[in-house]
Amino acid sequence: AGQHRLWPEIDTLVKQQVSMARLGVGECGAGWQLFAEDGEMRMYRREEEVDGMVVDPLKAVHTVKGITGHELCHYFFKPEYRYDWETTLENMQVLETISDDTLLFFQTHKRIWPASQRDTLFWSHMRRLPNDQDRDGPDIWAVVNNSTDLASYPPNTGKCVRIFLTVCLLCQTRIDPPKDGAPISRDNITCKITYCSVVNPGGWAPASVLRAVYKREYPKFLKRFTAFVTNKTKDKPIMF
Ligand SMILES: CCCCCc1ccc(-c2ccc(S(=O)(=O)CCO)cc2)cc1/C=C\c1ccccn1
Repeated sequence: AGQHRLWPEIDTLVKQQVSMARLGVGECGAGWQLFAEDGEMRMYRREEEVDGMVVDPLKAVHTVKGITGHELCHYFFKPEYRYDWETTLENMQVLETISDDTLLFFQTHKRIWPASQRDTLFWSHMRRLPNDQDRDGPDIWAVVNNSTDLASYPPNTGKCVRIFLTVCLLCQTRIDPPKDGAPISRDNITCKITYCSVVNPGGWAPASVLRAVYKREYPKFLKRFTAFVTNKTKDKPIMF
């Protein structure tokens, strides 16, 4: 996988995003405000603007029983499942299969009134990471999505405004083996999820609209996505 033109950028960004995601909310800079809570899910955002546009970084943490980090990243990364959980998706194309763990996506999202419709062009990379803190602890899996350019898909030429995003889904599986030495079942596994995203909406969109969209859509997205994976995996062998 070393030879692809994007490889250096991917490798650098994945390492940077993973180390950021592993920091607790308290550690990675002040100013995180809790804006949504639902059971184990906590969603934080920082209010930031770039050139007068809202680019609020978002950080969500969640704990889900019965699925592994590998499973969560698998269903997040693979294109064939995306329409099942990404409700704001209008169209998705895989423009390039860079390698078996790296894809190039072009997506148009449904228009959110009163802003104009958005599209996004990003590479997506899935990776298992050694758990350097806890040697015999379970591995960590991550998917990083990052906007990129492609000469054949110039931004803002059609009906959509191009958005620019960096997203990191980081998952760590905890296994509590049964006392009686029985084989590990889904009752013995828990997945700790950290989802970080920074979205630059591209063209202008009212700050109030953007913040309302994120406040409404992100909790919905994480709940729907984790419920989808739980349902998809419940009768399947555990993918560690
Ligand atoms: C005026 C509205 C501008 C914002 C529109 C928008 C921007 C970005 C994105 C988005 C969010 C997550 C990803 S991903 O994590 O990579 C998964 C693959 O699809 C990619 C794109 C969506 C949406 C539109 C709605 C919206 C906003 C949050 C959450 C969910 N939907």
